[in-house]
Amino acid sequence: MTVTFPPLKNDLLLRAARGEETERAPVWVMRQAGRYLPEFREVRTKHEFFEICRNPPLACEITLQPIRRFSGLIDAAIIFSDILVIPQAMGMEVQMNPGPHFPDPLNTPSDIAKLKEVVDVNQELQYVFDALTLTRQELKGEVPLIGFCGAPWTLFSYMIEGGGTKTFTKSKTWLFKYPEESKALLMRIADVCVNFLVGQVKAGAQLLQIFDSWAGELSPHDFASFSLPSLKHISTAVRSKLAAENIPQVPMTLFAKGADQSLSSMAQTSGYDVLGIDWCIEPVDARREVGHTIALQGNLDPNVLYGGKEAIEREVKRMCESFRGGKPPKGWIANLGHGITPGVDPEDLRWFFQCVHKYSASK
Ligand SMILES: Cc1c2[nH]c(c1CCC(=O)O)Cc1[nH]c(c(CCC(=O)O)c1C)Cc1[nH]c(c(CCC(=O)O)c1C)Cc1[nH]c(c(C)c1CCC(=O)O)C2
Repeated sequence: MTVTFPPLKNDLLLRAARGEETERAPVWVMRQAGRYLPEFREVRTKHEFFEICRNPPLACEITLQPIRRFSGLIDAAIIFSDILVIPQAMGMEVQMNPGPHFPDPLNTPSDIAKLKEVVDVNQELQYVFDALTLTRQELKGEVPLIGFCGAPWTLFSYMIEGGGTKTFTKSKTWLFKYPEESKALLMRIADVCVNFLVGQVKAGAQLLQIFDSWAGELSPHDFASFSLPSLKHISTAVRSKLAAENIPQVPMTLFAKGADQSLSSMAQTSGYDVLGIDWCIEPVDARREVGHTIALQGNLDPNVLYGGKEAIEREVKRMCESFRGGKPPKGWIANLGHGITPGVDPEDLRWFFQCVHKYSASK
């Protein structure tokens, strides 16, 4: 049975993702439904993090919080969930206290036997699909809905490190000591990502973003050997599965944080429609690296939001000039270069949106 959804009233994001010129840049921010919002913190006093992820009405409510608060200023919703639902679906326990913690991480390749042999995403992650379908209905076509997942390398490092890390010693030990087992595990994670992403499109996601938050921890050579093949597999397999089931394609965004050195190879070979960039590269340089056949997303340093209204306006103006070069915006989705952080005043984020509207407009 195909579900029908309300018609979309704001397609700026989808047009920019397809590389088209837009009257102004569409804008949203990573982690826009999160702890900087008092209405989010209020829900969190009553519910655990993963409890919210698994409860479609609550996940929907939180997804809509920034859409309501910034109505008319924000051009996309991103479903409230987490990248770590995939390790959970593969059979690992993940706690959030307050950062992610895996009580029983993968120490050596023999631990791979602890993972579920077959992962049925419809069984394990149906709650995400239900949250997407409900949210797409509740959005009433106001803005498109983004689905997402973590990239294999980023998930692999969490599953092995057992949580956050500054050194990546354990996950890199795997890459260099057990390269073949590592590649096999990365591809196994990628296969779960593929089925999860296809399921998200069927459930109502209108654009998919893959978060490779730890891409920048790898040398360009190791990114090409270990991360990129699994990312390519995801873009290729998602598209072919959607085509095989006669489901319309959706744009796909790859955010490989810190992988600026690999931008041109990602543009040429990754198979994504949009590349996310962080603030460590100037937009004009990123555009030169990737050419004109792919869209870009980014890239204000999230910490600029702590600098007050004057700094925000100045830096947004600079970002817009660097992306546009005096022309109308084309193939550019404005965003931060990483997620918004808990201490930001929501009114400063509103000002960021207003400045993007003002300085990205073609005139
Ligand atoms: C690495 C990563 C994670 N999760 C995610 C990433 C990739 C993006 C990135 O690099 O920031 C992705 C993510 N996590 C969350 C979303 C929701 C959608 C959105 O608004 O962007 C998305 C897209 C909610 C969340 N995920 C988490 C929170 C805060 C937890 C809380 O409510 O206590 C939220 C709102 C928890 C989480 N989840 C994760 C960490 C490291 C943490 C704790 C520290 C932190 O918040 O930065 C793993």
